[in-house]
Amino acid sequence: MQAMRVPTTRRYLMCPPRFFAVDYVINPWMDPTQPVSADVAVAQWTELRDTYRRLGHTVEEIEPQPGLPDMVFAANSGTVVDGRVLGSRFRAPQRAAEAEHFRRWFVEHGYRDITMPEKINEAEGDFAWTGTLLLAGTGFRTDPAAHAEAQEVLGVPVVSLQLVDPRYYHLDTALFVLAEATDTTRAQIVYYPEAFSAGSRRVLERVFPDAVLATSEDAECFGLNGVSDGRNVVLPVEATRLGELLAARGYEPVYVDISELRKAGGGPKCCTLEIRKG
Ligand SMILES: CN(C)C(=N)NCCC[C@H](N)C(=O)O
Repeated sequence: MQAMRVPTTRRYLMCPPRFFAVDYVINPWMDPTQPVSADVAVAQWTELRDTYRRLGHTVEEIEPQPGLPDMVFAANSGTVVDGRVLGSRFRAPQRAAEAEHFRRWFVEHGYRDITMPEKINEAEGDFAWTGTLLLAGTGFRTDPAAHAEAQEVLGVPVVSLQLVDPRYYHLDTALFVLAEATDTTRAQIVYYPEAFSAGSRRVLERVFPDAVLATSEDAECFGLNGVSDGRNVVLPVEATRLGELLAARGYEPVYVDISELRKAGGGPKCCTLEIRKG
């Protein structure tokens, strides 16, 4: 019999892409010669925000800043577990200033336990919370030493995973958590195995023997950049194969068009920083 999937309400922080552009190249998806529209990006982002609200989630907004075209990708600017905030430190100088804007937002909104990392740390781009473990990607952006730093700051066990395909340069392009659980073995995840080293694949198979395995078709349309509340799974509109697979497991796919944001190498999850208050 199909498991009953139970959603839990979430709190997200998002940044409207009013200054969105593709002016530089820091991942293989970015091509500054292609036309990009900030208006289209704002319309798609607004639909994503409203989708979360329709699903009953709280969305807070941070003010975008001129000269920071990637600031829409809020997931790269903080990892929050039990109300503890670990900020970010970007690898690319073009994004470095985003970290301070987000730090200030947390201060101004009453968060007292905020740590800015010493190591390169692109936050939820490379960190995924399962309810008991912090899965942590490295290989392209986040420094492996940031994994130990996150464990120390957040006080949660970290499992390091090695990414090997430059198209899937952040963990959140290759894996996401479908359902958190307080029992490690019960958390549900979906991932694209080819994005990981052989050793990391063995780790994932061992810890998550029931994981949903995605294909290259799912990964190429940023299907692994989904956002799940335990039942509703927000996916790019092209990710129908993955959506059907998840529906057969009792999840509810909810599709959004993020094609404009994909030109900068981002999808729904990249736009969505989850605030876990604890
Ligand atoms: C889904 N991903 C990878 C994210 N978590 N963030 C998108 C960042 C895009 C930005 N141009 C960059 O390359 O940093």
